[in-house]
Amino acid sequence: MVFLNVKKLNVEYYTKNNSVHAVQDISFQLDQRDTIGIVGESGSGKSTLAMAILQLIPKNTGKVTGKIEMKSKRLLDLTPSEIREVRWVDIAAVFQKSMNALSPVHRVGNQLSDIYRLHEKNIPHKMLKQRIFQLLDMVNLPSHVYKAYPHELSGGMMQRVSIALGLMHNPKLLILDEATTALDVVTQTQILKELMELEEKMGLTRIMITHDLSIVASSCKKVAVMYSGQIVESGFVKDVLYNPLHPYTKSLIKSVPSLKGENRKITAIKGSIPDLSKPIEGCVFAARCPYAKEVCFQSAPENSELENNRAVKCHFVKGGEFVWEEGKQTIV
Ligand SMILES: Nc1ncnc2c1ncn2[C@@H]1O[C@H](COP(=O)(O)OP(=O)(O)OP(=O)(O)O)[C@@H](O)[C@H]1O
Repeated sequence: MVFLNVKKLNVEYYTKNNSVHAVQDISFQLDQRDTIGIVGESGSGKSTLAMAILQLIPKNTGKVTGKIEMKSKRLLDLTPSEIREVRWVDIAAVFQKSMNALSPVHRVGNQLSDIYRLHEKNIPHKMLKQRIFQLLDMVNLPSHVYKAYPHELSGGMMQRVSIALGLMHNPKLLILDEATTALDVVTQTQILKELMELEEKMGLTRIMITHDLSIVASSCKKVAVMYSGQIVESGFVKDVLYNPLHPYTKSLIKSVPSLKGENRKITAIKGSIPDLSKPIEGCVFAARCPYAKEVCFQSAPENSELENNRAVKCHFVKGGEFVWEEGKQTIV
């Protein structure tokens, strides 16, 4: 059964003189316990997508249209108080700066308790204390963290506190937006490993927003590659990241050290993301694409659905292959 169904989602931010179309016609589905990485360059709309799912885009900042369904709940139709109920309890998020959200002058345990009470006011003090210790233990933090002040903890410990906060009310969906980016690789790997173990136990579904392909390769089952507000390629990690079809996915992979560990040249993607306040006629990646032909500037490609839940938005992807130039040519 489909757990999360995002259909034709659009987000437009209002700016002084025009609007920025940050998320354009995005559709994807997740089953329960799925893990999906949303990757793409800065400005591709990853965080906007997360904010839209969390209903965190204020009405005076932008317009969100389309459908976001979680089980039978239509999230975009909920009232503000219903949305507050959904957040933390159904969907929780951990952001890169979550670790800065705690007050520096109050002990960690007291702050976690106060936040817990926002959703479960009447929990007896003793039970609440037990729950906070249990949460600290779940994210591998020692019990003395309860009495510590935020400045006494390392970055990794603080990010573990943020994850504990996210898991507080046993959410079904956890969204991590660059949540481990600021940490060193060793701490990051440890936290991801622990998170995957917790997911297994709790039956969690995870959306991982990151610009780091190696995080997705090591911790997600599925991936969606975003460019200029659109998902240009999506599918299982083993297909998309190890056998990319879209030229943008290929360029993105070539711009980072090899995921397979082999020695190869790293190539930066020339040019920059287009101005999202102006409509784009053809393919969003055409201006930077090394394979672009006239058709790419004239019409937007269809989203071709391939085998294995894979979809690619490129004029040259036909029948599961990248076919370019005369005859049949596959460029990997
Ligand atoms: N509040 C806002 N008002 C206007 N435009 C915005 C607002 N927030 C984001 N944008 C624009 O929307 C587009 C997508 O931004 P978003 O932050 O979602 O991208 P991102 O892929 O998450 O980037 P990053 O990795 O840098 O966080 C960008 O062009 C950005 O400038």
